[in-house]
Amino acid sequence: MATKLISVYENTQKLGAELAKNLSELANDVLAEGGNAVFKIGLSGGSVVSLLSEYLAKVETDWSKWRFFFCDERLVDFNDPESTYAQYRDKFISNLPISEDQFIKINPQLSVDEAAKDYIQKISVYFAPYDLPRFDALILGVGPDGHTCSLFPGHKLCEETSVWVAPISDSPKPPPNRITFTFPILNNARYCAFIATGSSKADILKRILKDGEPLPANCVQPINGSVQWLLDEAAAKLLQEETSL
Ligand SMILES: O=C1O[C@H](COP(=O)(O)O)[C@@H](O)[C@H](O)[C@H]1O
Repeated sequence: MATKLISVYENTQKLGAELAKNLSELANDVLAEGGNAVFKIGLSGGSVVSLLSEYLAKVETDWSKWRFFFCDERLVDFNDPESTYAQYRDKFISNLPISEDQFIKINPQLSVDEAAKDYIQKISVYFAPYDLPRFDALILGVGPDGHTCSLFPGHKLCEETSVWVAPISDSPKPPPNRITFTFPILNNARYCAFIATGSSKADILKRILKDGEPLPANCVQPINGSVQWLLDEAAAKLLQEETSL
């Protein structure tokens, strides 16, 4: 059963500081195992990129042992501004003592089907053979329709259970061609952090967290892990019984 926590912060500075603290504690815990241990974190695109780039820069950790994966990625060239990797390269890598090699990237030259298969192979190297990957942390966003990763409401990929990473060629949000983690891998993670800031997220957060609508973001419930919703006050304004931190 997933542990679910909703945390509301006065502003994005406090939210960012808390996220950075949580991730550094988790990473340092994983890395304390020694040997070849690496901290495996899945990233999302969209609005979380800037927040992570600003606040993770303050984390004290052995950065050389972090490995960055993509919870979803748009199948476009790395020079295209729609590329999530490109956004991390330009905002995040340039701000932290890390290198491009620490990012496990898709191959945007492949077809969308091949890119998903190729990404499964690339991920597999970091986990025990045949096991469903268990990420240490996943950073997730939520769209105004309740999508997370590239799992959109009503789309057949929400029912996918046989592959960890799936292709999608009809994404309702452009660009249409993407690859995405599916629920089996999301729900096998140790810690999932949803980040939502600003009043434009208020309606969808009410539908998800107050009304309990079965939208994709609400289906992230790690079997043996935790999910934390980190919200600022503007995003949480339609929720009741929230705790301001
Ligand atoms: O297209 C995407 O959208 C979601 C939500 O993005 P946001 O800008 O509304 O926060 C994001 O989590 C996902 O990674 C991305 O591909």
